Amino acid sequence: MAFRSAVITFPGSNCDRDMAVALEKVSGQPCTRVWHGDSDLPEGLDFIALPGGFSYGDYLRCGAIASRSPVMQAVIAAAERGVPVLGVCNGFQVLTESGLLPGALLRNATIRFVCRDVTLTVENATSLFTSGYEAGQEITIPVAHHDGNYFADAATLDRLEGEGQVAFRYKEDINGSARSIAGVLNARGNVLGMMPHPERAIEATHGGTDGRALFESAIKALVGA
Ligand SMILES: NC(=O)CC[C@H](N)C(=O)O
Repeated sequence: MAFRSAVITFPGSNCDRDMAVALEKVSGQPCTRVWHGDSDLPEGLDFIALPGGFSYGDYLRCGAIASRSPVMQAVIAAAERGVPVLGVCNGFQVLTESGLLPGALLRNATIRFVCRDVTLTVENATSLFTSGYEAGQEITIPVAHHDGNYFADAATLDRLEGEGQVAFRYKEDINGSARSIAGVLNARGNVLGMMPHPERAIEATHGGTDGRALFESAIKALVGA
């Protein structure tokens, strides 16, 4: 069955091509590229990805200006209809700035850009993005960011943990994130934001393939194995 995915490109995105290639390699189907200034998305999308990068040069706050792009109205409407939306790194920042996910991404506690492989623990292995992993599984995925320090108030953090909305945690503290949170789901489970880059870990030449199961999970959930 067809898997219709789209990747949004903002001015300053730099992982949009990698994300499209990952979706195409894992699904075997073409991925549509959508410009931020478009008001409409292609009809009948199964999956929308907001990529990493430095949209609008990270001015104001990372993801803040991109979240006001014309296309984001269509992305928000699609998410509200239940279409899966994945935001990676700058894409995660756009999701929190859009209100599609709770919390905010603050400057790393070290005040340094962190660019390295990190070990994550899979906290929720039942979502459409994570069903290909085991709960508690440790996976290695690269990070590259300066504003990855996840913040939310204590009540929100308790709710996220209680409702299984924490998808991934860092095994060690790399950026000061509250409760070591690396990836968050919305309450409905169709929106995932994460700072690590699964699209940079889908084939052996990347140095690891632990990101592949995320795309496989979503494709399997949406169109079958
Ligand atoms: N790789 C990325 O998407 C980086 C996001 C953002 N520019 C930051 O540094 O936090």
